[in-house]
Order: sequence, then C-alpha cells, then structure tokens
Amino acid sequence: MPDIDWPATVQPVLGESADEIAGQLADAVAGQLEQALATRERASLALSGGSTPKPFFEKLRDKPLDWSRVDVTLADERWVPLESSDSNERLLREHFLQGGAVEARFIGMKQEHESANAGQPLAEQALSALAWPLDVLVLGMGNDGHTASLFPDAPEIDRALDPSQPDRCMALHPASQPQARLSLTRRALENAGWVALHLKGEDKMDTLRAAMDDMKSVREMPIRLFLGLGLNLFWSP
Ligand SMILES: O=C(O)[C@H](O)[C@@H](O)[C@H](O)[C@H](O)COP(=O)(O)O
Repeated sequence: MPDIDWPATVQPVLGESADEIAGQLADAVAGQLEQALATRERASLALSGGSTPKPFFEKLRDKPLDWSRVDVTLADERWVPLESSDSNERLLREHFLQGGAVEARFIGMKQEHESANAGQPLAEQALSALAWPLDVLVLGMGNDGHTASLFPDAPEIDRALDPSQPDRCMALHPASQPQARLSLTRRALENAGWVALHLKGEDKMDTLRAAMDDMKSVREMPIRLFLGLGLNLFWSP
C-alpha cells in the first residue's frame, strides 16, 4: 500500500482490488444518499464518466434505496451523440440506470445542438431542476490532474474555476481532447455535501502525490481544488 502522509482534508480508503473498492464506494454513496433522504424529499448525485467507475455503477444501482427520490446527473459530458461509445450518458444508461436505479430521475447534459457552446444554455436550464448543492459527488481524475472536464489545457479553465461566475455548467475545449466537453463548474461542484475521488492504478496514485506535493496552483491541476476542500479517496492498484 502507498505510504503517504495524507493531508487532513483527504480521507483515504485504499484497497487491494478494483472490485473491493467499487463495493466500498457503493456502500458509502448509498449511505450518504440514505442520510440525505432521511431529512429531505429528494437527494442529488453527480457521477463522473471514464473507465474506472463501471464496477462501482453496477454495485450501486441495486442498493436498497428509494431511487425514485434520487436525482442523478453527470459531472461532465463529452459533446458526442448519445449513441457514441464516448458518451457518459450512454455509460450511465448501460451500467447504472438499470436495476433499482432505473427509478432515479436522470438529468443529462447533452442537448440537441451541434456545439457544446450552443447547448450550454439548455443544459444549464435542465440542471436547474436539481436541488443544489449536490448531496453526493463522485469524481475521477486524469493524469494531467483534471477532474470532471476541468482540464488545465482548456482555454476556458480560468472561468470554469472562478467561484464568482454564475453558471453551473460550461463548455470547454481542451486541446488534449478529441471532443468538446460540457462540465459542471467550480460553483456547482465545490459545495457538494460529500465528495469521493475514485481512482484505479499506480499512475493515478503518482499523479495524486504530485497534486498534493504542491497544492498552490489549482489551474495547473484542478483536482487540487477538491483535495483542499476535502474528499474521500477510494483507490486500488
Ligand atoms: O468524462 C470523463 O472522462 C470523466 O468525467 C473524467 O473526469 C474522468 O473521470 C477522468 O478522465 C478519469 O477517467 P478514467 O476513469 O477513464 O481514468
């Protein structure tokens, strides 16, 4: 297991296998949603895409929750057709919005517009149906330190990280990515009640170490914002 002097803002859960960690994360998220539903009519959950979360989605979807009272959205979306294998909405529909969680109310980000910029106002309007702030947020991270679609090489990154800008979602065009993205912004993400960072692999642990070694520049590694605010890390080799 990695021997790290964790900052007080990071609660690490380190496992031996991806399956073990996916199960522990599913238990934790279900517990947080149950707590939210004990005090309010609806709970809100934002999930990230990518390759890491599939086993987590498949374990979470059958947790015994009143899923009809849970609003689910994405932390970000690639601006591709919903049938594309790159679509995060497709990923959720195939691996999470099944079983018990089929009853959840899903609010997607992709809109019927050619560009993410043109679709952003409709996505912003769709997201306003959620009860903000988010109760539960599950983030991933790339080896460039991006999270959601807050990419350091996106021209829009400063605006997306600006706590005073009013939008909850924003179109970003990272030079490193083949597609435009729509991402929840700092404003939408930073006030979530409970945040998990779900990582798999030694490479991601190395990136996390680099992010924690010098927490100064959030713009350089946007994950630093959430490491500083506080999160629950779920990592396996
Ligand atoms: O749409 C996306 O790609 C995600 O939201 C993104 O932020 C992802 O969480 C990281 O890129 C990690 O992706 P992997 O799990 O594939 O490493």
